[in-house]
Amino acid sequence: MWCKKSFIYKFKNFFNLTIQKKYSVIASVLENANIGENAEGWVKNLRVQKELIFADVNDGSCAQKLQIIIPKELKTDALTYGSSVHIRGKLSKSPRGQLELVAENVKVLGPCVVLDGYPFNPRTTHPPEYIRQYIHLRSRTNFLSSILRVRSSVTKHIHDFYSSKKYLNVHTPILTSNDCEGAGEVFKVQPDCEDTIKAMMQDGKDKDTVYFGSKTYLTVSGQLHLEAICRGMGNVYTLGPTFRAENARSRLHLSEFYMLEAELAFCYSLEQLQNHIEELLKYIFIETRHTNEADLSLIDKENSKPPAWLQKKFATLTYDEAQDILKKKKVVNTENGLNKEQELALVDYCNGAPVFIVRWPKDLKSFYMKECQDDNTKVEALDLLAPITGEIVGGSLREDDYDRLKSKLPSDKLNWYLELRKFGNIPTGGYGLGLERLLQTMCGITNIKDTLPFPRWPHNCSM
Ligand SMILES: NC(=O)C[C@H](N)C(=O)O
Repeated sequence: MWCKKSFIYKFKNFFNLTIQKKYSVIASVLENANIGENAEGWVKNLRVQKELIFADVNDGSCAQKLQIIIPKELKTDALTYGSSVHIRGKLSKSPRGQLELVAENVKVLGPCVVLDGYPFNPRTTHPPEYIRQYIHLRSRTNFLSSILRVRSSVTKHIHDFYSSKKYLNVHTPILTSNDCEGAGEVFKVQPDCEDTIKAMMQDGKDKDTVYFGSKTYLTVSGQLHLEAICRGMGNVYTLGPTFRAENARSRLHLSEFYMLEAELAFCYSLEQLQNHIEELLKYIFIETRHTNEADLSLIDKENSKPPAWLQKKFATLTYDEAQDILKKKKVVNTENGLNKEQELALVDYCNGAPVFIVRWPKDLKSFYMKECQDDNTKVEALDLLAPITGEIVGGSLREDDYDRLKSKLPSDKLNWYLELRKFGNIPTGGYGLGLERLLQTMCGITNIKDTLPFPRWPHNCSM
């Protein structure tokens, strides 16, 4: 008996073993490993017995490890936990039906001298805050590698979702002269090259504007650019880095994060926008459970079951209703809007399920949001609140009345944005979804700094 070619192909990339022969193996075993005679990867665990050594090797492509049986005579001192290895051997089935590789040759490619300061060991479950101290070595841990695999899959599912709906994927600029949200939390960009500055200063510019002719920032949102494309080509989305110069070091803030933003053409109601966001979120959750089940459980055992809310429709509360609920629950706030405690209290009120908060007071939201027709103190805005993070999505219908938008425009520099309403304008609505917060909610990750390989936050950008 031997495996069908298509079957081998399907699992080829699960584990980086070279396929040289066809073996009779059980399907459930093959699901987590490829077949072959050569294994390359890192030793995740080593158990030395009288005659044999058992090494669990992982190559980073999946959560599962391949057990390697090493006859004692092949052991070298360099073969330790954490070392990288190339092993040649014969695949066989263990008495428990698991695929394992019986080594014939063991080559240690990169020794790992544990006593020389290697911070991880296989007998300890290191807490995330400990692992975070070793940003450059974090990908050696099961915890972070599972998260990075989930992140990679989520990105793929996002693109699949929009692609199936024929949305155009565009790259909005990172350098921009607008502060879309108007909150002033921007990073300024200037050249740091004496020759360029000297040459360009002769034009009589100041340092801030010498290069582009106007103050330039790292983008806080691609929305305004997306709106420009949407008004010429229909549905669009972008997934890219965004930057916020907030002095925030909380478990929910980063100076650089990835935001998924979409703009829906011919969007006439907030409900239309809400249905689309709900469909997107459920799609990503369900697909990721299929592709990364083992990773999700490894990150947090609680993830072994899908969240009950995946089967239900998300609740919707108006901002005023939400305030009434919070008053009754005595979760009050001295500032305007909702603080984190209140957001999470509202999720709790909805039995731990995501909930839309709609129809926000105009003065709490940005200039581009459409006024509610029946109440000009409110705008057609939504926040989606989710477990663990609170706000995960922010969106709105866009103001499409030229004069009203003109009266609210924060700066002449946005005249181009106003002009979009002049030529073949259409009603649109859009949203931004924080990728890292989505991962927090999906995986049960308390600290946002554990959702990406190289987090940036105040005083932390040293590599
Ligand atoms: N595209 C969006 O609607 C996101 C919004 N500009 C924000 O940054 O929250």
